[in-house]
Amino acid sequence: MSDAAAKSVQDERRSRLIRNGVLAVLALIVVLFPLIGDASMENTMILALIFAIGASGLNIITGYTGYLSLSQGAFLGIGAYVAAILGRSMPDISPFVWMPVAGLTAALLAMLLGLVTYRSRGASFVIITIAFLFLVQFVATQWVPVTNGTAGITFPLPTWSNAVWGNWPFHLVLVGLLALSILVSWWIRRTKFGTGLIAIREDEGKAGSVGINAPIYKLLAFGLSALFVGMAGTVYGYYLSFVDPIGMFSILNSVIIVLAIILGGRGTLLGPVLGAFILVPVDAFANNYLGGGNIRLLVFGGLLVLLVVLLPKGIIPTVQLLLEKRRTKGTVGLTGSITALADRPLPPPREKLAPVGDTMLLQVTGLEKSFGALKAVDGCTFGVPEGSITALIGPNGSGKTTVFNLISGLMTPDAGEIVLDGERIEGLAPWGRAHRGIGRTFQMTRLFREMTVLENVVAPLRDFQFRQLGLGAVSGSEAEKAEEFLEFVGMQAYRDARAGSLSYGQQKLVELAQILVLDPKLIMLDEPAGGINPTLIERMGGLIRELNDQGKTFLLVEHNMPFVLGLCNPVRVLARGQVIAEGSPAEIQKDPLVLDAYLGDDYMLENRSGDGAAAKGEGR
Ligand SMILES: Nc1ncnc2c1ncn2[C@@H]1O[C@H](COP(=O)(O)OP(=O)(O)OP(=O)(O)O)[C@@H](O)[C@H]1O
Repeated sequence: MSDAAAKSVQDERRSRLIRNGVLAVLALIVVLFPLIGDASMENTMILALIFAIGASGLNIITGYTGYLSLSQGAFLGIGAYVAAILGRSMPDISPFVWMPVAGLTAALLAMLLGLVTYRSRGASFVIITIAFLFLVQFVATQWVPVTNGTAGITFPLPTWSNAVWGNWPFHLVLVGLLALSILVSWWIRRTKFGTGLIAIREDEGKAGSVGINAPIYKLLAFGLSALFVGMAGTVYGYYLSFVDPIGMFSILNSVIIVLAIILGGRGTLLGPVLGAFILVPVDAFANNYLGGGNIRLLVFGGLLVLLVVLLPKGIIPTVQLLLEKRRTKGTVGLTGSITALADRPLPPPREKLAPVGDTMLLQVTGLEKSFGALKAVDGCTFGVPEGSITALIGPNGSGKTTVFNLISGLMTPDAGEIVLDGERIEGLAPWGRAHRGIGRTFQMTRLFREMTVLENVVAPLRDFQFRQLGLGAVSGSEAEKAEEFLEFVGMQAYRDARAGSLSYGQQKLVELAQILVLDPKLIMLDEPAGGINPTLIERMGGLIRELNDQGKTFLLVEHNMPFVLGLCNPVRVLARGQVIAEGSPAEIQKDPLVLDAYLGDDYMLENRSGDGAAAKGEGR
């Protein structure tokens, strides 16, 4: 190890030690806080713990999964109500006993909300979560026989001596819940479950296409995000000794929790907790010294605006970035490094293209897709022979990408059949098709930008099993394969780089490695040579040839004619959503229909070397 590298490892170890030391001291202060003996500060600490549990839970669905929810306050209230209702009929039992029931009820209702909002995202999702909060408040107000309506329910008095124990039991139970909640978040982030959630946040469509079963992931995330806040709700109600619909389902509770996440740092482990520990004292201050009521709304509204403008990433990510900059003094990164592909010899060009077999790995029949009045795909029928590199070419707007989307499941066909290896797949979800052997790349690369290159390549899943959720994110045979495929595409040196920091060409290579992890039967590449330099185009062709020699079947959409004609056989030509010609490159180049519909002037320009038989006008 060089001196510089050894120093960097030492620096990193030292800063980790300092960070852990600071965290241990802060944790100790929180645990022993009631020793301070100030009732008002103790009260603020208890509320801070409750909101920190809420924020840490919400971080799973908002920070990791990317769904901004304003219903977290509802689950706090639901937890309080469950304990209050059960406690009313069994007053001799300590309300603490109801915590697991409250947590599970909140988790189940959160999953129900997840089910209802399955297809919504962005603003519509936020609105539904607000509606859910008001709906729960409405039920609590109207369902009088159970909830006692607006009159609320009183909790039994604590069973311990207040003079001796004070608020210690509340405090310690909440500290335990917060510790559990942080532990679960930490565990999630290290598992395939966590990687799947982040993939959904980054690009849900893409996540499906690499085999991630988004609905199940999201349902579990919804459930887990409400579990601990539901339990904390019981403590909240017991601590306040009273629940009513107005106080328990105030939207301000949800707003504080969301703000805590934004302030501390979305998707970080401790950011939401830090945010809650800052905001709750601010709220207490606004309440005690600024007159409370609407002033609180002003304070939080103003804070939100300031945060978005000044600290869009939140405190922890901003501090991390500053520390990283200071530590590395801008010397980190691989900018300008070439991919290791440059050192590898190119496989020899093929003297003649491989002959086409009779067995079709993929058969598309009568595929149709309309967008309003536009029929983008209109009775498209073609096959991809097993072991071939088949090209799908056609003028801009002829429907190639739409056909790709229909085959990979990102769009549902209006009519038609798609058969992969003897099985009809047009009714399957994208992840189902990925599990059956379809791997695709996108015209504009769609890597998970906030993940590292390695995390991107291990994210794909070849099947779905519940036990796989708990496995380490970068572990098992996928991790080994990922390293192997990164080596194959020459991107091993970039394994720890953030995918969003790569050049476009590099992203294309990583996207290829990513789908190879699926061990697909059919590899579909949308413009693999588009937008990259000529050397990389040659290398990309080499990689495709190498994989094809190993038995992989390809379907390519590509505009670069020399690339297509030198690599692919057969070629299918699409125009106005229909296949108008099929055959070997030599046949296609002579087909008058094709020359008329597509090749024309472009082909003349791209085929300057003159080795093709086609020329504009030939066959007309
Ligand atoms: N989501 C969509 N909504 C509405 N129209 C769409 C949508 N996707 C594609 N289209 C339209 O369908 C037609 C076919 O588009 P598609 O992207 O499949 O063509 P393409 O052959 O891949 O084009 P290019 O070579 O330029 O990528 C175009 O007219 C396009 O505008």
